[in-house]
Amino acid sequence: MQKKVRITVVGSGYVGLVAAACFAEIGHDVICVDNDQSKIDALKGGACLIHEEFLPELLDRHRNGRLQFSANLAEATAGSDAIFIAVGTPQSDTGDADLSYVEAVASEIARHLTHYTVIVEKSTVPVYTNEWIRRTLERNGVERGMFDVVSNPEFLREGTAVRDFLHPDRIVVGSDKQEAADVLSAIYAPLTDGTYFDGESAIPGPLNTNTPAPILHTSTKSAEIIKHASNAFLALKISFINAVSNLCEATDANVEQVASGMGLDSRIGGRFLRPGIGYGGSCFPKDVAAFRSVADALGVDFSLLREVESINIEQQKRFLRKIRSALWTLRGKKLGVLGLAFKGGTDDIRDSPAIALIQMLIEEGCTVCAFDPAGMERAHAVLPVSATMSYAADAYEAAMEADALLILTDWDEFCDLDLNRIKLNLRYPTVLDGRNLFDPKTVSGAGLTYVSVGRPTAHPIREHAVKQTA
Ligand SMILES: NC(=O)c1ccc[n+]([C@@H]2O[C@H](COP(=O)([O-])OP(=O)(O)OC[C@H]3O[C@@H](n4cnc5c(N)ncnc54)[C@H](O)[C@@H]3O)[C@@H](O)[C@H]2O)c1
Ligand SMILES: O=c1ccn([C@@H]2O[C@H](COP(=O)(O)OP(=O)(O)O[C@H]3O[C@H](CO)[C@@H](O)[C@H](O)[C@H]3O)[C@@H](O)[C@H]2O)c(=O)[nH]1
Repeated sequence: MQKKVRITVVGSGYVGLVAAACFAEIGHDVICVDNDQSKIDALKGGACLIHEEFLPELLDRHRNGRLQFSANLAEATAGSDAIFIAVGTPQSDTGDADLSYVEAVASEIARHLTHYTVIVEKSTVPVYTNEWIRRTLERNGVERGMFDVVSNPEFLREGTAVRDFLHPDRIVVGSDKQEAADVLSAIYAPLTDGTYFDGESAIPGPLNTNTPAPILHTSTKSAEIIKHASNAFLALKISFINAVSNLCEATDANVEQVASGMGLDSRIGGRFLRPGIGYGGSCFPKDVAAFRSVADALGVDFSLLREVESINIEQQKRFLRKIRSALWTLRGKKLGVLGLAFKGGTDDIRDSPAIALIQMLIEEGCTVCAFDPAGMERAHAVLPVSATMSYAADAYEAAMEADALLILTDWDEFCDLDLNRIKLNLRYPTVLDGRNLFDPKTVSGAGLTYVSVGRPTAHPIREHAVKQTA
């Protein structure tokens, strides 16, 4: 029979809220704690707070049942067997992870611990953080036998977070104590023994597969490094294909064909080989920087990571140059923009390449009218409506009277756009696609000049721009 574990999740952000809802979904009693009272009030009142597939259903299913919300960590600590720390670890000015939120939570837990509890580090942190959390508790007077600290990094992606959580490629548990590792094994048992998938309302895995997840037990330090190394490796894959895409542009080869040819080699794999305008989001940029910073601090040469970062920055600038080249000059141009979120499927705009590019375009004298299916509300805070920035109700409105349409986020629904309608709305029939969403032949067939990443361009860009300005 399944062992029910009493869990607290500290942090109700993209990771904490998903983890809390999913732990409730697989049968545990969960309290999701946040020190932002307004978030807790909204969650109690039925809000979801983030755009994430399946999350509203899970919250509706478990709210006021197995899932409770609270701003009171003291109370939650008293009634929990395991406390997951899922607060932010943003990048500091030096590139290191800022661990002040984690420290604040560890100190607060220390003040309220009443019985043996497993403290689980779920936030992405540098190696040795577990050790440091342990010392923080001890410094606050908690006896060694009252707790263990475990590393359980999270690998979910925004946009597919619930599925990733319930159907992970692997669950990593870094623990130096068997007793603590056993608590984590019990928590994840419904996913590792597959019993969760027997339920009729279970959220299905990708392609409706329901494969039990492997659980990997490691030391705490290995688990911490697994997380940083995984993100850095995925970022490296993206920077690699972006560098290859530049080579393809220089030779009129096609990066999509090259990526397919590489990806079919099972040692390489086709995922995370999509070229574009560089990776963004709240994870890859900060985690690559933090991993590099750890290596620097330990005197280990990992300059490869600097290359990953600089290719990524250059990729954005390269796309800006492409837009400039297509339009001859940017000053005074009106641009329609599709996409604000850092990737499709989410409302998250943190470190979004789309936002960065829009800011650069406005600085160069463009006016922008943007549309995003979920990211517009958050975007208003960083790109307020002004003489140079406006928002459209849909993609067609964004294209209205624009000198060109830019695609900056890979939303699936952009692939279904009626290109003939887009063409009718545009002042000049030019689409610059930073995410390679379309087959160039289809777009050219609709009478649009189409510029994408790493693929031969149907019409020489400058020649076209000259014709337009003539
Ligand atoms: N976003 C992702 O896709 C993702 C995936 C895997 C891992 N991670 C890692 O997980 C961690 C959390 O990321 P996120 O995107 O969920 O962050 P977030 O900013 O969305 O959420 C953090 C939450 O913690 C709350 N918080 C901060 N201090 C608190 C305190 N003392 N007590 C209670 N609540 C507090 C904040 O109010 C906020 O709601 C980071 O380390 C991140 O790197 C993120
Ligand atoms: O082939 C690709 C894949 C992704 N991206 C970009 O890379 C960024 C990150 O995308 P993705 O990894 O899908 O989203 P995240 O939600 O940031 O997830 C990453 O970061 C999380 C936080 O650590 C980890 O948990 C996940 O495993 C890891 O994939 C986005 O800007 C994407 O557009 C590309 O440019 N090309």
